[in-house]
Amino acid sequence: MTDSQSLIGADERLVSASQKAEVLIEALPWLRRFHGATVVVKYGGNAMTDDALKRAFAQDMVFLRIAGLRPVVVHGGGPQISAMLDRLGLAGEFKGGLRVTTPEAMDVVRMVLVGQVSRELVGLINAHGPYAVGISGEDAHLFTAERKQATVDGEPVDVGLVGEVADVNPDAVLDIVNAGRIPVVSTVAPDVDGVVHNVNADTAAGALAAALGAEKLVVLTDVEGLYADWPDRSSLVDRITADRLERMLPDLASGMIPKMEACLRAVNGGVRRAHVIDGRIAHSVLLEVFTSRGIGTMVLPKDGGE
Ligand SMILES: Nc1ncnc2c1ncn2[C@@H]1O[C@H](COP(=O)(O)OP(=O)(O)O)[C@@H](O)[C@H]1O
Ligand SMILES: CC(=O)N[C@@H](CCC(=O)OP(=O)(O)O)C(=O)O
Repeated sequence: MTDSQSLIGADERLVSASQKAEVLIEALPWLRRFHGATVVVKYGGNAMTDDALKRAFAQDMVFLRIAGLRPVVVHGGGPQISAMLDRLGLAGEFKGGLRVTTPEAMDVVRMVLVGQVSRELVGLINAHGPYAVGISGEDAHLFTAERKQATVDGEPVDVGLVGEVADVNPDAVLDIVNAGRIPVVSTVAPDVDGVVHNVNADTAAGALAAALGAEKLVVLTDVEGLYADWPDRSSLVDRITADRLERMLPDLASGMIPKMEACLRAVNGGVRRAHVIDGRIAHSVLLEVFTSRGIGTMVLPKDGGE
């Protein structure tokens, strides 16, 4: 190696070191601002397909916790439920974005969400230390469901054991958070008679974020965020107020409807910011929380919040 080559190498190392330092310093105001803040993170089944991404997600939850935030994970698992229904020869069907849930399908939904997806996420987080505790909407009255109908072409349609969140008792989640641990919530929920219902995970995350008075709701999915003119990729919305989003809601296509309704429920219920971000990017949660530009779509309260 010549002297000039080793000098160039040294220059590059210096530039790279100072870029790394800049990234850390950019995080400083956000670390300060969000210290002690509760952040509800909804991890959608479509963003869970890759093992490396799942491990990165688990690292992010531990990062938030060690950085002094209070992360609460609400997981989905739609594709995983569909795969298991197929394996069992039970045909699945969606109406108005909701899974038609027969009593047999409900057994599978519960088995996959509580027994498979939750266990896997809990295990990935706990590879870093004794942090994650799995909990379902059935535990300690966390969620009480009310039967929900789908809307197809403006008409109500019966979709079986599908629930809306009628009530949230967040005490058990708070017990886990206050013990310094990370709750991992599965969204099956009993109605007042104890009949278990299938609750869309976006819906449950929005309701829980509001009940906890969370600082943020972050919804991970498999697109960059909300597109005003889906599927035109140049129409990504970077921020939107609740009143504008309410006006947009009737024109949205099915996957985005529960997500945007969840964001609205959260910000209308006192959550300061709700975000839909791209779960296909490794460490997307850290990029959202700890960088100045953030990523994806940010939903603000009607008045724009402070
Ligand atoms: N306006 C829109 N902006 C972004 N995505 C949209 C929009 N309308 C419909 N979608 C669809 O919503 C999907 C995300 O919802 P969904 O498939 O339920 O994901 P998840 O499993 O993460 O909950 C996207 O992949 C996209 O196909
Ligand atoms: C009623 C209803 O549709 N429930 C969803 C629950 C899982 C979920 O919401 O998972 P994602 O977040 O991965 O979509 C379902 O059965 O697929």
